[in-house]
Amino acid sequence: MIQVQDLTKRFGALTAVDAVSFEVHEGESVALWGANGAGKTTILRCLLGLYHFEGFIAIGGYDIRTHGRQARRLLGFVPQELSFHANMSVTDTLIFYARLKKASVIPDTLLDRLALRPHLEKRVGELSGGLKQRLALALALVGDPPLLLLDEPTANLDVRARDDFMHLLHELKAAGKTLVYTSHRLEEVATLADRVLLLESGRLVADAPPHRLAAEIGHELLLRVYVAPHHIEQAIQVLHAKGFTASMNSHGIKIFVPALQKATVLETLLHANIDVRDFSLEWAFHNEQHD
Ligand SMILES: Nc1ncnc2c1ncn2[C@@H]1O[C@H](COP(=O)(O)OP(=O)(O)OP(=O)(O)O)[C@@H](O)[C@H]1O
Repeated sequence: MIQVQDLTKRFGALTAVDAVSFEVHEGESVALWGANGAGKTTILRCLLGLYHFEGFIAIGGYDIRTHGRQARRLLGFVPQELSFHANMSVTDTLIFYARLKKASVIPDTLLDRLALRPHLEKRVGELSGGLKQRLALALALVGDPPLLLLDEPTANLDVRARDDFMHLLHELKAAGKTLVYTSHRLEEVATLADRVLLLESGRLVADAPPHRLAAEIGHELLLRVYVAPHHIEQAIQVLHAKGFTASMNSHGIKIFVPALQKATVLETLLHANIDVRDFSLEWAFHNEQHD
């Protein structure tokens, strides 16, 4: 479905993507993974045909330089945040996209599945974050393209909306869609991806199924835990008492853990009667350890 050979993208002196090659097969779900600035979004933008680049990209066998229109017809794109006209209604937005993609109808089943029907008359600007992202997914699915590209699609969602959205992606995968997405969240990578492309400073350093990747770099996980404000100090104390390095920053409590000990952290907090409201796991990149 996607062939990328020796893809290089420079911004002036900066090489944002450096001789990256990979393939994505039909029905596969592939996560682009890496620290901030690793080049994930730039790769997606190259696939979308938004940048000039060195190297070769084909989608569905179409070289995107010479057959861009045919290639783009095969894909839908879900951005991190929908930046569509806030004053337009959901219906008008859907109709606009359908015209743009020369698709005649928005299937009723799609509106039902994405639970958008009760919101059709609302203005896009009135929608909650979760609904906006579902609308973004609906727009990407207009014309029923076999390939979806998603850029951090759950980054701005709360836990519930994130779970809902991930559920939809699992359904799309089960229905045979090819998914290529960027995500910072380890659980999204581990549960949805068949393969993970790990990027570091624009270079592809690993291309493996998530379980193998986790084993390879398992000693370097960053766990972020979110508890009620009045529990923060106690949480850090009990974690220190158990020998964990835990610290607080604006993103919650940060704990660097060996992969196999992540459950111990949560159990420790549970035994201390501290409610864990949410947690996330990330690969711990060296440049993130001091933020
Ligand atoms: N339009 C641009 N002009 C100049 N430099 C850019 C541009 N877009 C990206 N970059 C740089 O290219 C590098 C890769 O950026 P990119 O957005 O692809 O990273 P990323 O892995 O998607 O990171 P993030 O998770 O923060 O979105 C970064 O150093 C970034 O500053």
